[in-house]
Amino acid sequence: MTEVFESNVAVVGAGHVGLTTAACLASLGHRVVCADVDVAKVDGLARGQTGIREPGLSELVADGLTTSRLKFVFGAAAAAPTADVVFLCVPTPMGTDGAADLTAVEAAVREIRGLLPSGCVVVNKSTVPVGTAARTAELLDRADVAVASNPEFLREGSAVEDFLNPDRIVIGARDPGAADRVAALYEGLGAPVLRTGWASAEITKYASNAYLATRLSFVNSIAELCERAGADIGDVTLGMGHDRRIGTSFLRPGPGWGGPCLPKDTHALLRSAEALGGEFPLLRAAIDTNARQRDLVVERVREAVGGRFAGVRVGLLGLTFKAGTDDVRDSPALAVAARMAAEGAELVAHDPAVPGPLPGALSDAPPGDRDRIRVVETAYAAADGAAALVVLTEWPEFRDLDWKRIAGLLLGESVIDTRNVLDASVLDEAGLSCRGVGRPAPRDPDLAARRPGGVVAG
Ligand SMILES: NC(=O)C1=CN([C@@H]2O[C@H](COP(=O)(O)OP(=O)(O)OC[C@H]3O[C@@H](n4cnc5c(N)ncnc54)[C@H](O)[C@@H]3O)[C@@H](O)[C@H]2O)C=CC1
Ligand SMILES: O=C(O)[C@H]1O[C@H](OP(=O)(O)OP(=O)(O)OC[C@H]2O[C@@H](n3ccc(=O)[nH]c3=O)[C@H](O)[C@@H]2O)[C@H](O)[C@@H](O)[C@@H]1O
Repeated sequence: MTEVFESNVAVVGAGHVGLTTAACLASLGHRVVCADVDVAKVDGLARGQTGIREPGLSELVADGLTTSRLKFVFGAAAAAPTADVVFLCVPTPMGTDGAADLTAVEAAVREIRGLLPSGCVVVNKSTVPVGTAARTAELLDRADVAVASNPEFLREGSAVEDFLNPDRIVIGARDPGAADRVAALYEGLGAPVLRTGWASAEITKYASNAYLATRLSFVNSIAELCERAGADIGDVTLGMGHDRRIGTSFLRPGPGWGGPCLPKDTHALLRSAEALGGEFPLLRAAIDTNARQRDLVVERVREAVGGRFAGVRVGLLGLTFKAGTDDVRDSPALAVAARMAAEGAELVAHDPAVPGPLPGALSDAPPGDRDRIRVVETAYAAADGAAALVVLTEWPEFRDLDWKRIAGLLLGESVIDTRNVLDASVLDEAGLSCRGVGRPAPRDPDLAARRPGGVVAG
């Protein structure tokens, strides 16, 4: 790493992105004040409690507090007056019409506009639709304060690693001096810095997430075709991934993509396209394919439990939207669970990152069915007395469970592995029938010939 020119940075919002940004910039040598409106969160952070599961984050926060390079304050107004650069990292959830709801961004801008020192740069790091940098400049109404767009591409579960080793840093600005000041913050990382206009930076973020989502819907459709044709998606994606133009990442089929960002960002991009007088039928198809993928999982479970869910106990392994995080926001697992609960299934779920009850977790289910899920401490308790067991998140530890013990606990013999994380031959030996995704059905004549290690990196 090269020598870093120290700046005074304010970060507004201490969530996944804001806290990671604040802790990592402090670790790079900057003086960072991180603000949030959640008093309990600010108090906890000031004592070094991050409240989220991100490898390396607690350590960076602890270091920042010890060196006094990192401080936590209540409210953006307390962070703004001393800042050279202000990062806005507040939520941009999906509004009722599918567009991004910019209430938090606009509230933060209104709160700080009169307090910012002359020469400061306000940076949108939240994922915001094209046109938001222009709107931010209009709201600020300060000729002496610049606006930049610097979207964030980190993933949950590897936020610190991704922030400190980015594939690229995109900085959209009108004023080259402002772009320089933002770029200087990252100098220690040695990552490529791409300078663009406001609109290009904003679209780059949505285009990246929408491309990833579309790629997954494509893979899930190929997986369905593989099942119908008796092919193996692991072999197919391995063959595709060896083409360097395609690459091996982000080709794992599953129960549909989810999480706090891909679903909201795909809808928001669709709305942006429409608001600008265009259309985006490919993206619409990717979103529809994703809803269908969740339905396909429900149908597979229905088939395994004899055609109806009413009064039937189903065990679930995994509730988070992917492995490596404790985040259940817009989790495909919960979407699938809500559909089954709405038809009267009794759900017993285990997730290594979800220790206790999840009030409101099945908000997609009708009000009377939202309590039809019980979270238990072990996979064995989830399997106990269940007609079928469904793996919905790819936690690697599920592979090493005692499958003979599970066979003794389950009422039926069906295990549905929507993530292809289990070893079907181990389950077969335990007397269980393991149904993966995009693979030949169990006991298919092709089974013996399948999977010479054909799993690609995710
Ligand atoms: N979670 C992720 O992996 C990624 C998220 N993003 C984007 O970053 C933005 C933030 O997302 P997350 O960090 O996940 O959200 P989050 O929900 O984890 O955290 C947002 C934080 O902002 C605080 N907040 C809200 N209004 C505020 C205000 N006026 N002043 C100060 N604090 C305020 C909230 O209390 C909360 O702590 C979103 O636009 C999201 O799309 C971008 C890349 C990755
Ligand atoms: O804007 C954001 O918030 C972030 O959204 C995603 O990151 P994240 O939501 O953490 O999750 P991903 O790792 O992208 O996974 C998203 C969903 O796709 C699924 N997935 C992912 C990869 C794969 O091969 N197969 C698959 O089904 C995951 O299980 C999960 O449900 C992007 O990968 C980040 O680059 C981006 O910054």
